Formats: sequence, structure tokens, C-alpha cells
Amino acid sequence: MVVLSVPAEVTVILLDIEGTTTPIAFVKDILFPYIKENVKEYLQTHWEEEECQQDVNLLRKQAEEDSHLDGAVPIPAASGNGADDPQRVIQAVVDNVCWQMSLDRKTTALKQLQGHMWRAAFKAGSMKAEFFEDVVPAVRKWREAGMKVYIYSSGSVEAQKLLFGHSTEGDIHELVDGHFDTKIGHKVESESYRKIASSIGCSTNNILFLTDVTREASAAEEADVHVAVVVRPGNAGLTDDEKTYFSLITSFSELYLPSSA
Ligand SMILES: CSCCC(=O)C(=O)COP(=O)(O)O
Ligand SMILES: [Mg+2]
Repeated sequence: MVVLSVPAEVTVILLDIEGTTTPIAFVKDILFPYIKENVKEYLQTHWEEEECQQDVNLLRKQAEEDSHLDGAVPIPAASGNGADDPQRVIQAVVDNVCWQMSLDRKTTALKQLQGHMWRAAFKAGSMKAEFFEDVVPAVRKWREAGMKVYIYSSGSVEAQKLLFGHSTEGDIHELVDGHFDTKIGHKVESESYRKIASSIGCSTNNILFLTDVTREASAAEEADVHVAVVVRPGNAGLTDDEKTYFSLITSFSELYLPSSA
């Protein structure tokens, strides 16, 4: 088995979700289709609620920022004229959400609505999050060795908590010390990792970030965070240069913590 030694200065392990703890197939084949199939009905049912209106306002702001992009779908403000007005706005929100999802965009606005929509499915028990089988045992071991474990995903903090609270392994939320999402900054921007370190109260070089996306790994590395790229079934392939440059692991069990020896 390949072993990657964790530098002694590392006290925090920061985990990506999709492609790292969780199969991309779970996200693409279960989580995302749920949104596409249910978004219209969800908006119709919850339209008058404060949370839903906040989500729509955030999506509208994002749509304004996106107006220069090819195929962007604007979201009109409700004019208040006529009974069909909400239906017209709802259809625009549905089209906007589907357009963003067709590009796998990671905007905070899209991720916030998705998190709110998944809540019902997870709480009803009709959806359970999948984790690779090495994840839970490894995280338990790291924590026993004194490591702190945090999550940094484009999925909203609320969605992350749903996944860890309702998994095929049961409620495993206690394995995580804290969560970060794109509200702290995008995962391909090195400043996000500096802000995460500052929020945790450590130096960036005390963090080891595990992710499947090399652009995220490069951004973290630029901030002096240690990184390893996680190679899982179904993940995007890496170039030869990426394979040579980055430390690679195929399972969390390949990480060796000197402190746990
Ligand atoms: C709570 S994660 C749901 C999946 C998701 O929406 C997503 O964008 C995952 O992105 P990641 O940063 O974990 O690769
Ligand atoms: Mg990922």
C-alpha cells in the first residue's frame, strides 16, 4: 500500500466532499437530479416563505452578475400585476437553476437553494449520503490522534451538515469540527484558505487539504497549505504533469500520521 506521511506541523485535516469523501456519482446521479425534478414544485409550495424569497433574491442578484454570459437566464422582479405573475417568475428561477446546473456552477446562490431543497429529502429519510468506505474509520483514527477535521465544500454548510447527519453510516456529524463553504470564498482562490486558517485559529501550514480538484489544490498550496489530491473511482482524470507534481492518495487509509504511530 502507498503511504503518504503527514507533516508533523499538520494539526488540521480539511476535506472536500464531492470526489473526496463522497462519490461524484452520488452527487451527479442522486443529489442533482433531485433538484432538477423538484425545483418547480418546491418553489410553488414555498414561494411565500421568507427563506424561499431570500433564496430567489440571491439567485436574482447572481443572474444580474451573469447577464454577460452566454445563455444566462435573467430572473425578473415580481411586478405584482396579475395572478400569473408569480408563475412567470418561478419559471424564470427554474430555467436559471437548470442553466446553472448544466454548467455545474458553484455559486453561493445555487448552493443555498439546493441545500434548502435537500433538507426535506434527508429529513424524511428518502435520501442518505454516501461516503467511501475508508472515510469514517480514517477520520475516527485521525481524531483519536488529536487532529481536528473540517469540511470545505462548494455545497452549502447546511447541505454539508445534512450529508453528515444522514449518511449510509448513520449520523456522523460528530466527526467534524466545523464546516466552510463558498461564503468564505471560492475553492480556487488562495485567499479562501488563509481565511479558513484564520477562522480555525491556526497557520495555513498546519492544514492538510484533501481534494479531487487540482485547481483547488494549487490555490491551497499557494497559501502554504499542505495538499494531497484524492483519486477516486469516477473522478476526472489527471494529466501526467499533475500526477507527477501532486502527492496522490486513493484512500484515506494511505495517510500516515507520525503522531498515531
Ligand atoms: C454538500 S455537498 C453537495 C454537492 C455539491 O453541491 C457540490 O458542489 C460539491 O462540491 P465539492 O466542493 O464538495 O466538490
Ligand atoms: Mg470535490
